[in-house]
Amino acid sequence: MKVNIDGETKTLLAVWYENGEVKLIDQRLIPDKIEIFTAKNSDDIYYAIKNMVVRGAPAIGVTAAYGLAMASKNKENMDEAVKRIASSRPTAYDLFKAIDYMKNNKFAESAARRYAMEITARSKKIGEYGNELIKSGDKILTHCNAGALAVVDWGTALAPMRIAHDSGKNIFVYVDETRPRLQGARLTAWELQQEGIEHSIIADNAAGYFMKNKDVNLVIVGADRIAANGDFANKIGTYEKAVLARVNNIPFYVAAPGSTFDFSIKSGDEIPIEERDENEVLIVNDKHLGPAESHARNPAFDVTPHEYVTAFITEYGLFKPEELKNLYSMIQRDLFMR
Ligand SMILES: CSC[C@H]1O[C@H](OP(=O)(O)O)[C@H](O)[C@@H]1O
Repeated sequence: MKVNIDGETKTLLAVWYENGEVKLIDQRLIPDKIEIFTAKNSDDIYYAIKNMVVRGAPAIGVTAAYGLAMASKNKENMDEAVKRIASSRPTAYDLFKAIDYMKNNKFAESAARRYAMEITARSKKIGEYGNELIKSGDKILTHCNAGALAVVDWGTALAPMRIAHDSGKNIFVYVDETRPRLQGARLTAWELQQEGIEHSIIADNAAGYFMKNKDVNLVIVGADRIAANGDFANKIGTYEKAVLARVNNIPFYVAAPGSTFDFSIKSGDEIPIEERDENEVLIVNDKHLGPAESHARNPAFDVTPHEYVTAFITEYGLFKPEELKNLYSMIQRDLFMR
């Protein structure tokens, strides 16, 4: 992704592998500053994923792939390295897909590079297919960050918007701020600003207002894990956006690569939902919200039933929930996905 840093345009990736170390844009600091976090072992990789230095399902997978290649090169105990990285976050399926890929390819550096390249190329395909759904003048609502920062480059939900904009379509994006970690206000708004794509940050509670006022033409979100029937987990607050879109007859699309589909589970009931530290909800700008004695609940994801999904945008094309069997056969024939 093209990034303007102190007046200089640089090309940056969310994660890369350099001189046997894993480099990550520290997403906790965006938009205030761009700093690179360097991971030198599997403990650093665990820390980076757990603490959301890097976040977003495909980016977590690529980080795990590079991290395991690095661990193997450093002659770490690989059973322990795999276990440690696999325990970092439970919901994003790409993490486990990447670990299996690296196990099947002897934790080779070349395999990690191929994994990253495949994920990046596939996210661009998602953009190309998703662009076909966007007309000039469309106003699009998105939730959380499913941009280049959540992948390596391009993104999933943001990839169609990038390609539509680059092809000259006039689009506008409503960006849900996405409490509590504000991936929308901080990361998606920053990516769109870097790309020159018009947008407005809105409170999470305002999405229904704009949908009811017929000010949203379509919704595109990312995903962290998609079950065989099309139920999917995504950032907390996605479910209510899907319900609001249905009530207001607005198309609701889910953009995700094949690596996010978990065909081993029948429905969303089987998706593990990460519950994060309550202080992510309670503390804002180092200030405790509400009474000191109050506690908080902090589920990081929710599950949206497949009935609310118009279609999935993948690197294989568009699929309605009832067509996922066709996607499954295409993925089974895809050597990269084996
Ligand atoms: C392209 S996957 C992005 C996906 O991941 C985010 O969760 P988190 O920021 O906690 O890793 C969110 O669910 C996004 O839709």
